[in-house]
Amino acid sequence: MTLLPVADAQARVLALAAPVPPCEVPLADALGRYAAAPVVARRTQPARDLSAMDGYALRFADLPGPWRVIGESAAGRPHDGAVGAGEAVRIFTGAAMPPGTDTVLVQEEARRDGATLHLDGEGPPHRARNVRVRGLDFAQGDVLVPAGERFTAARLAVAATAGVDRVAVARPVRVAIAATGDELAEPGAAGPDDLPESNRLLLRALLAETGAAIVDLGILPDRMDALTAAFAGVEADVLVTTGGASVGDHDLVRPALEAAGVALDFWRIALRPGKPMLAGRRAVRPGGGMTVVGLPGNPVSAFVTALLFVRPLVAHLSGARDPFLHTATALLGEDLPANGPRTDYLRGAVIDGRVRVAAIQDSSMLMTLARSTCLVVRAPHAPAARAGDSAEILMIA
Ligand SMILES: Nc1nc2c(c(=O)[nH]1)N[C@H]1C(S)=C(S)[C@@H](COP(=O)(O)OP(=O)(O)OC[C@H]3O[C@@H](n4cnc5c(N)ncnc54)[C@H](O)[C@@H]3O)O[C@H]1N2
Ligand code: MOO
Repeated sequence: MTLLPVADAQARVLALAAPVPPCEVPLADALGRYAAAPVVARRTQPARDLSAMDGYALRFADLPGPWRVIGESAAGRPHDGAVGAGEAVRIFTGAAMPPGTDTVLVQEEARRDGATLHLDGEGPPHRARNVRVRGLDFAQGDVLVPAGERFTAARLAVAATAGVDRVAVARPVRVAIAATGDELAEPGAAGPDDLPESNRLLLRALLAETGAAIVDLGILPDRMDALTAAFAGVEADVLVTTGGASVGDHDLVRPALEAAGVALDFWRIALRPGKPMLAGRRAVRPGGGMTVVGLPGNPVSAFVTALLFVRPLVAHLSGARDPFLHTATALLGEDLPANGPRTDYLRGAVIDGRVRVAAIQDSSMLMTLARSTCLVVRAPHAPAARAGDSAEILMIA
């Protein structure tokens, strides 16, 4: 059986749905979300020439002085009036350059003798030294955050500096999450033979920064009627299930989704871990509908498929221009064998600039995931690699 390549599966998942409509939010609520419209500067920054240092504002042409100090300019309290030849103004970081001045002499290279100022050092080497000229950072009308880019801490600060207090972002994407499996119980209530359920928390944590609104469907049993009823009743943009996606007698998620009206787009992909993943869509009304992603139950498989498919899908629905993670390169710290037919994501860590992978890669082992800082990506049929070769990695911590 030829399995669907990962990149094709990723493209098909995104093609299942279009971004949700935008809304306006205060800047403080936009972290991690995507600009639905470009953020445009309402002001120029800095609005006028400012000093970058504590010292004296003067004319470069007057060097090497001496000067007569005629006043002071502090941040928020500028000096009144123009400054003439041979004159200087005491100035502080962030204060407006008085008209007529063009350069700042730092106080470490100056000596005051009453109102007289002397050069005491090399002095500024060129005009405009220690001056932040008007518009150095950005100008009114500049696009500060293009549509589709994510609001990071730095971008929020830039928007605030530009006088913007509300921005357009997609409304929160509603993501319903269900774990399936008769062996599962809530962590605090698990008996000796139960397995504490962890995939819902894993998914919730991976989606936390996207601003998604989580609809928790809890733990569903391995029963057709219960699964079908739960899936048919979901109101969300995305339904994510974990477990029951494989071929065992109790793997009922796929038939239950179909019974609940979900049209499957694909099932099983060329990915390790994560082969039994599925995706589909339930159309409820024109323009509406729900995208469904069924993840394997093994916790590491759920993590990898969530990283490669679920988070990018939620980012896409939230208006992201480029929703996928990008790989970096690192040098291998050890030899790796040739890969099989599936793209392999190996848990590893970059130590002293070299990436090392965990010896056992069983997809049930959460501790190896918790210890890892990256996944080493091995293409299908990649030949054996040697220590020192470069490898593609995805940073995960
Ligand atoms: N004969 C075959 N058997 C299996 C195949 C196959 O192709 N042929 N594929 C294997 C692969 S690969 C995977 S991955 C697993 C995935 O199977 P399911 O998606 O049906 O997952 P489950 O059987 O429900 O669970 C697998 C494993 O993970 C534990 N689990 C499930 N959900 C959770 C949860 N929410 N929190 C914590 N742990 C969970 C579950 O107890 C099982 O141990 O199938 C292989 N089999
Ligand atoms: O592909 Mo399964 O997801 O290895 O363990």
